[in-house]
Amino acid sequence: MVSPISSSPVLTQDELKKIAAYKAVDYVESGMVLGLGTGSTAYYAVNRIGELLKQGKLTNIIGIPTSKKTEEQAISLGIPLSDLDTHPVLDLAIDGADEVDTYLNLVKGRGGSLLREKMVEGACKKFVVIVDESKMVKTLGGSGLAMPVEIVPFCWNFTAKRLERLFSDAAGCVAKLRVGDTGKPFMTDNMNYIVDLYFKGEMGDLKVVSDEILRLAGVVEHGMFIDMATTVIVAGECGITVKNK
Ligand SMILES: O=C[C@H](O)[C@H](O)[C@H](O)COP(=O)(O)O
Repeated sequence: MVSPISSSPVLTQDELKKIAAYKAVDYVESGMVLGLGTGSTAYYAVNRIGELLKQGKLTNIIGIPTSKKTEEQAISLGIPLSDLDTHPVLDLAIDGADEVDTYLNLVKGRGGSLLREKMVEGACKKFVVIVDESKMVKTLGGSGLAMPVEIVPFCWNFTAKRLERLFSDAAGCVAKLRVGDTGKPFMTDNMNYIVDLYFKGEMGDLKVVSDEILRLAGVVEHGMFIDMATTVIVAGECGITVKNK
C-alpha cells in the first residue's frame, strides 16, 4: 500500500531517502540492540536515532555500526556502541541498498561497506531496508551498475579475471578494480580491495551465482544480500511503500 507523503510537487532524491529513513526509525524501540547501516540513506536514520536519544524519546539503545564511517557518526551523536562479539543477536538493523529486486534481494556495497554490513545484518531478527524508488529493479545486476565483490589485495588481477571467467558462458561480465580518490585502489575498512562486476545480461539463479563467487579463493564476500531483508521501505513521488517478506 502506498501512503502519500505530501502535496509538494517534486521531492529530491535526498528528501526521499530521509523520508524512508525516518519511517524506518518508527520500528525502533527503547532497549533494542540496533545494526546501524552505512551510506547516504542510512545516514539519516542514524541521525534520527541520535536525535530521539537526545530528546529522551528512545532509551537504552545499543548500536552496532557497519562501517568506520557510521561508527564515527554514531559516536558524534552519543549513541552507545557495541560489537558482534558482545551482542551476537541484534533486534533490528536499518540500512540502505543500491538495488532491490521484486523478491527483496539486494545489491549493496557501492559505498564499500558490504562485509561488515552482511555480518551485522545477518545477525538481526529484523532487517529494514530503506531506499528511494530509483533503487527498485526487476532483477539484480540488471541496472547495468556495479555488483561489488570484496577481495584480498594479493594478486587481485588474478581474482578479477577468475570472476569474469565465471560468467563467460552465461551473462558475461566485466570486472573492474575500484579506484579511490587518490588514484590508488579503494581500500575497505577491512584493508581489502573491491572489484565491481558489470553484467551484460541477467545473472541467473542468485544462490548459484553467490556460491560460485564465494568458492573462489581470494574472494572475501560479495554484495548480493539474498533473503536477508525482512522489510523494504520505498519512498517515491507518490508516497511510501512498505514491502514485507
Ligand atoms: O557500501 C555501501 C552500502 O551498502 C550502502 O548501504 C549502499 O551503497 C546504499 O547507499 P546509499 O544509501 O548511499 O545509496
